Amino acid sequence: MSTNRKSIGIVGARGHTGVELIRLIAAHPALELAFVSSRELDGQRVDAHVPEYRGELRYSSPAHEDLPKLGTDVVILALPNGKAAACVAAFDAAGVDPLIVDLSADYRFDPAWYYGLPELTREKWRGERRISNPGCYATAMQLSIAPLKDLLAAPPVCFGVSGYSGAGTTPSDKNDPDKLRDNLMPYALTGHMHEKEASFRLGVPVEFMPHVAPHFRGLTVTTNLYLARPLRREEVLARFHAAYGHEKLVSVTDDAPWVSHIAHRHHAEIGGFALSADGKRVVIVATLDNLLKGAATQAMQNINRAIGVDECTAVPSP
Ligand SMILES: NC(=O)C1=CN([C@@H]2O[C@H](COP(=O)(O)OP(=O)(O)OC[C@H]3O[C@@H](n4cnc5c(N)ncnc54)[C@H](OP(=O)(O)O)[C@@H]3O)[C@@H](O)[C@H]2O)C=CC1
Ligand SMILES: CC(=O)N[C@@H](CCC(=O)OP(=O)(O)O)C(=O)O
Repeated sequence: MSTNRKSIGIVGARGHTGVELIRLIAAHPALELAFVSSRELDGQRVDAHVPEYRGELRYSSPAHEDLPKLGTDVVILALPNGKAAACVAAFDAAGVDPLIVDLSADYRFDPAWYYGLPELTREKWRGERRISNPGCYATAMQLSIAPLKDLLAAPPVCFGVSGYSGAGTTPSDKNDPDKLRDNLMPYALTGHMHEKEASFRLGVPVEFMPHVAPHFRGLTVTTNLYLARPLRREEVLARFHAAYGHEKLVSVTDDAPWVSHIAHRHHAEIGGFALSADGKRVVIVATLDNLLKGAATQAMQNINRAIGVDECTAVPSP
């Protein structure tokens, strides 16, 4: 392994987000993939599953307590919710302190972990070596609401529709193509984790109603916001351009974005900005690829920042 690159490992690399992370790391000039764990693919060549990876690495299945012995500079946890703590505890017990980025919801409310939604929180990073990556819908909701947060007259109401890759690979109704065919499946209509996450992180209550649809990847969040005073459309747009005009991975569009255009792309799109006649209600539409800006790309932004390279290193341009 060349010494000028940081070594990186992925725990839970068989999953949808793990595959995207392998692709991003394979093209990264400052990172070298050192291990990828999967119990199911243990022993198989990585390039047989992710052709973008060129190298000899094979999946492995280390026990949690053996992860610190692998000695990587960076560890990404891409496990289902509730599984990260055992890995984190293994590093703590061994006194080994790599940069850890957790994709699950497990540390999103933990003040000891930096919450990495770069466009909204990058100024708050204080060199933490533990980074909690935001949820996919929670990213879209926060990006949609933050520029108008000071003007809210009521909790924003967010209608979300995700492709079924959002439900991971463990079989369930929400990732069963037969049950999803010609269907739109509502779930967790109050109290979804991302409702709590967006409310907690924005500091205002947010109401969220998720649905899963028959497409594979990409999500839409349509947000209804009641405003405390009337705004003109140009004023709303000016706020979004001021917030995101300089951002490579957030595009502000005039029209409402379509989810079919965002699959496989690394940025979020925010548009629509439909105002009611009295100017006190605005509807905003955000799309992003749940596996990219909603997960792997956002993790890469966070890792890049933490290892001291440009935040968009190895992230293809929108
Ligand atoms: N999918 C999405 O759109 C998004 C997902 N996330 C979060 O990212 C994380 C990963 O998601 P995703 O890639 O979709 O998940 P998947 O279900 O697709 O993959 C999970 C991975 O974890 C491994 N795994 C499963 N159960 C266990 C276990 N009990 N112990 C150890 N390893 C296990 C699986 O491999 P194996 O069984 O072979 O070991 C697999 O590699 C989740 O926490 C999810 O909530 C965040 C944002 C968006
Ligand atoms: C369609 C679907 O099921 N989507 C997932 C969100 C995926 C995600 O961001 O997950 P975490 O917050 O768990 O990391 C869900 O609603 O739970």
